[in-house]
Amino acid sequence: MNILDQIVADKKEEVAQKKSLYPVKLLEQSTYFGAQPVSLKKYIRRPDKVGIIAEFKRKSPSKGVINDGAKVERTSIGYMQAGASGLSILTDTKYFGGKNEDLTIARSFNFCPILRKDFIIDEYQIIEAKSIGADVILLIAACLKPEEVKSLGAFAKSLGLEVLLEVHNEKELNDSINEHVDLLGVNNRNLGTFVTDVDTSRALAAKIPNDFVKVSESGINDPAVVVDLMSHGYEGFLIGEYFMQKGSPEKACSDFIKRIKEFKH
Ligand SMILES: O=P(O)(O)OC[C@@H](O)[C@@H](O)c1c[nH]c2ccccc12
Repeated sequence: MNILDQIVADKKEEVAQKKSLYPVKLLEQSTYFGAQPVSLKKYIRRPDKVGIIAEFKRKSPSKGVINDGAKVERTSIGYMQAGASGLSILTDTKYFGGKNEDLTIARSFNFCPILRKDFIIDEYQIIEAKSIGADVILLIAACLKPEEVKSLGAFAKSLGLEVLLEVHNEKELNDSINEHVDLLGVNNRNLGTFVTDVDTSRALAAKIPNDFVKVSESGINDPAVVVDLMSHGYEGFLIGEYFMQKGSPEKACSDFIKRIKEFKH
C-alpha cells in the first residue's frame, strides 16, 4: 500500500470515530459555523499581494519533523504581516503533526482566508472545517473518485466554502474538474513517491481552463521560480517546508515575498 492509501485508510477510521464523539449538531453550534468566509480567490488577486499561501506544517511523511517548536499564533500572524495572501493549516495529526485547534487559533488571530489542509473524504469533515473557522477546503483528486470530488465540492459550496482541487497530472485534471471548483492546484509532489518537480506545474498550466485560479503547490523554494510560474499563468503558490524549516518561518516568508516584489520591478 502506498502512503496516500495508508493515510486515507486511517482517515476513514478517524472520521468514523469522530462522527460518534462529536455529532454534526454539536459542530453546527460553533460560532465559526455562522461566520462569513473570507475568499482566497479574492485575496490571491489583490494587487498589493503576490499570491503566497503560507503553510503551517510541523512534520510530513516525507521529511519527518520539520519544525516542532513553531507556535501557530506567532507564525500565522507573522506570515500575514509578511504579506501572504492566505494561510494553509495542516489539521491531520498522525502524519503531519497538526490539529483542529491550530486552525482555530490561526482563525482567532487573523482576518484572512484559511485553507484547511487535510484529507477530505466525507461531508462530515467539511462541516467540521467550517466549524473550526476554515474558508477553503482541499479536495485531492488522487484520493477521490471524480463523482466524489463533485458531490463534496457541491456540499462545500452550499456551506459557503471555497474549493481548492488538487491534481498531479492531466488525467486527474480532466476527470475531476467540475463547476464547484474555485481554485485548481497542481501538486508538484507525487503523493505516492514524494518526489517534487516544479515542471509538473509548467506542463499542466496550459491545460487548465482560465476560469480557475491556478495554484502551484509544493517544492517551491526560490522566488525566481515563483516569478517564472507567474509567466505560465499561476497566481497562487502554496509553500510550507521552505518556510517551516527555518528558525523563523515568518521571517523566511517576509524575505521571500520581498524578493518576488524586487523581481517584478
Ligand atoms: O512543504 P511544501 O513542499 O512547500 O508543500 C506545501 C504543500 O503543497 C504540501 O504540504 C501539500 C500539498 N498537498 C498536500 C496534501 C496533503 C498534505 C500536504 C500537502
